[in-house]
Amino acid sequence: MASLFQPLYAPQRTRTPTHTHPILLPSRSPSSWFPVTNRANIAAPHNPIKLNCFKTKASSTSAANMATEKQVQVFDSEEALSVSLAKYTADLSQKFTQQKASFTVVVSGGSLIKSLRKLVEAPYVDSIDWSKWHMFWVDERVVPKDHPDSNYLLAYDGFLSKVPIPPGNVHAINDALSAEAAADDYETHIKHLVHNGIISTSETTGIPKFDLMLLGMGPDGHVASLFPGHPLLAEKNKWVTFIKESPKPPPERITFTFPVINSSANVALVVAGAGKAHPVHVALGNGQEPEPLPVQMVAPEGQLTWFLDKDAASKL
Ligand SMILES: O=C1O[C@H](COP(=O)(O)O)[C@@H](O)[C@H](O)[C@H]1O
Repeated sequence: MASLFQPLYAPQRTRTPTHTHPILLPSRSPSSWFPVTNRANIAAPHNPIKLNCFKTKASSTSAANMATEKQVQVFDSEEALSVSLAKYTADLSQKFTQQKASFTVVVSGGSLIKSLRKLVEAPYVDSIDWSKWHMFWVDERVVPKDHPDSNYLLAYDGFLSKVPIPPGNVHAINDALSAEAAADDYETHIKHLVHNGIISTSETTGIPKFDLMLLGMGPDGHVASLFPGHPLLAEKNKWVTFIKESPKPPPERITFTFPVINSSANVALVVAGAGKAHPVHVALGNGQEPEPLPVQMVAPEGQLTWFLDKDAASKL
């Protein structure tokens, strides 16, 4: 089975990790941090203040996750967001790689990959024990891996080609199968990695518990390939499923389901640009939609951290 998940391109071996222990990273605070359930406490994005975060009941449909710890950070620019996202990811990598043999990281496609650019630059890139990283995709389009719509290709070009993650630790979705078969195949592969102890599981549900999910959000409030109003939002049993009529092209995709997303130890929602201000307003402010947006259903067992630039936060 393992050969099915080999990346199309082997990442270049241009760099050997120089540190398997932490180095001192530059400290840089986001422009503002604020708790999100009390609008009176929301600071203007430009104020360089940091307020305490707190545990709050998220607006999730997940019964399991009654107390997602949620934190919202707003940055003056996408550049500042990218620096903070690199530090956040490097810190989690350090924490998990000190504790266990693997650090399981799930990425989305879209603009998230560009926002990860600082992680593959000094000083972060050299602080990370890449040999323990295992990479997964929260969703993938059913296209060949060298197709411009491929989330794998996007991640390869912007991230994987720049870091020495072992090729066997890159768990791409099989592009030789139909959408339905690829979803089953990926779920089977994940079960295998759970069995081998690479992926942890939730103590309460037994569902895979990834260490970190790095998610983007579409202007319609979709996350992964889970779109507003779609029946897949209610999927409770499958870990990986498929869609053949995605409202955003290409139409055929496979995606993790909310039970898996919401079992995560850490989820970062990374959102930049004024075009996404409305769903951010709905999720974190007083904005209204007739039905909960997919992004509002993200409520992990662990910690949820929003990384917003000031344009995405402009309606808060
Ligand atoms: O189609 C997709 O869109 C979302 C959002 O993309 P963005 O470019 O607006 O950030 C992405 O998170 C998802 O993985 C992708 O398949």
